[in-house]
Amino acid sequence: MAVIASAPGKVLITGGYLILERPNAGIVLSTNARFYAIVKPLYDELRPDSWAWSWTDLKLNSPQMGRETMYKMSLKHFALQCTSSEARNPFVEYAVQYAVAAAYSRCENNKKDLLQKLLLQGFDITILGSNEFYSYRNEIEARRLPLIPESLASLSPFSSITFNTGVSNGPNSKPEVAKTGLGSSAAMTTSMVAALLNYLGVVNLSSDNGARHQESLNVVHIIAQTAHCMAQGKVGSGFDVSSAVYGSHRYVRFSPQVISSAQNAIRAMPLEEVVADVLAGTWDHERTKFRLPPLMNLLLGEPGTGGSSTPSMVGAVKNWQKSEPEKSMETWKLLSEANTALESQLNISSKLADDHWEIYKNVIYSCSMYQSEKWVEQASEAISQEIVQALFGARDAMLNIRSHMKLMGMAAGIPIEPDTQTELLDATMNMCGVLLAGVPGAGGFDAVFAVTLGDAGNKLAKAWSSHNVLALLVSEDPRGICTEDSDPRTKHITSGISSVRIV
Ligand SMILES: Nc1ncnc2c1ncn2[C@@H]1O[C@H](COP(=O)(O)OP(=O)(O)OP(=O)(O)O)[C@@H](O)[C@H]1O
Ligand SMILES: C[C@@](O)(CCOP(=O)(O)O)CC(=O)O
Repeated sequence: MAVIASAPGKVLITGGYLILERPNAGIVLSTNARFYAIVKPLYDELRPDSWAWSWTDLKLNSPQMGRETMYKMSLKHFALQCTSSEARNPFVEYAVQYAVAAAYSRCENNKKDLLQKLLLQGFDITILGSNEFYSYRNEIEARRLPLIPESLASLSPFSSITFNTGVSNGPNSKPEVAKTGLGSSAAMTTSMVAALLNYLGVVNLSSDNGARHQESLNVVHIIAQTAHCMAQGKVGSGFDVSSAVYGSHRYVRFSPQVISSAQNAIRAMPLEEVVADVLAGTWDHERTKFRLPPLMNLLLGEPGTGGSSTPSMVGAVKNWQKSEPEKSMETWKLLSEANTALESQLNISSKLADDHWEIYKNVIYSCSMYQSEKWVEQASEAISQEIVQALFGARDAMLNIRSHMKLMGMAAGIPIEPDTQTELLDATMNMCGVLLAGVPGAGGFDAVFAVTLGDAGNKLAKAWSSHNVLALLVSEDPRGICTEDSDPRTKHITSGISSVRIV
């Protein structure tokens, strides 16, 4: 029986860099872009001599990369040996090793034979990422299609991925694949771990029991987070894995030492024990409920192609912190205040929507038709004035965030908000019904984001097109991990076309 799990991509709207240090928080929105992992047995029947095997087979299909990779996996220490000539995929490899080790470490004695049988049947794994994770500007331009979301919708689902040419190291380097910045590696690792743990009976993601479901999510989170850090060779803040598991929220990072047994003892300690250790560790990350206020929509626009490589940008900011401790501390303090201000203004808007829905709805729709300078005129009495005030509060906070992020980039010698993005974001924030706009996460040349009011997203997509910016088919979707009933490729072909809706 195949198990199919999916996990969403993310947009970090506040907290880039700061979120790397506790107790700074970041707001992460999960999106409709999803990564799918399909896990099934490679062999239906066990061969008669299989009881004596100490290894199993694993086939990894990544159709979008045109790769089919064969591995042998030791059932003693879970080492993977690649037996085909395809490029290796560390995210997938760590996800498999950690998930299988977790299955061993959690398996009750009376179920060990069943687990062994499942493992000996081998794994046939397929991974698929929604088109939204990847940049298709080159294809759209080559096909002479207009730079509008409808052109993206005309691509077949799970299209082939473009590889960046001239990939190098350094702060301005490009990543391996042309990406939009939605966190494909975190969503991929999380969907793989979720599907594998469910397949191996470690978790039950379909459970109706709330507490059991939550416990399953927590186990997936710990294994996916550890595997992702090991594959990346660094311990990031983890907001991307956290949102892939739990959906949109306000996030404060885990203390990095919780995965130290995985980092230090990988050779000395059996993987089963490493996994048991991280599962039993004190995971002190914080998750607080957060969603965009009603009638506010997330929109992403791709101004160029290829994206930026986050790890090298993080390295440059860390070097700057070391070389200019006082100045960097001051910038971080101002940034942290601005991040908190944006969060609280958005929470005030949500509360006003809850308490005064009719007035809120009218004000938001009225403002959606005008540039911000005309918003004050849309508010005649006290509550509507409060609503407009919260909108301005959010805008001002975003302008502060942008200016400090830009200065931080200049000081660290990296393009966090490069001038081309500044021009685009200023123009975007001056358009009708645009609440705010910024560079998500680490910034750079990934897609930019905007939050629009009411139906203003449609107009913004058209305006972006005339600025040579491609609006993506991405919106906020607060859901985290899900199990799926069927292979996403068999879903009706028109589902892509119906998703042209922007807001
Ligand atoms: N469809 C896929 N099949 C196989 N591997 C993939 C697929 N999509 C992404 N990957 C792997 O994930 C890597 C991308 O990870 P990376 O951390 O650079 O980007 P990202 O997670 O999208 O980053 P960001 O958070 O900045 O968006 C690729 O280099 C590739 O190894
Ligand atoms: C710079 C950083 O804070 C955010 C990176 O975000 P993104 O991958 O660019 O969305 C790094 C991290 O949180 O791990």
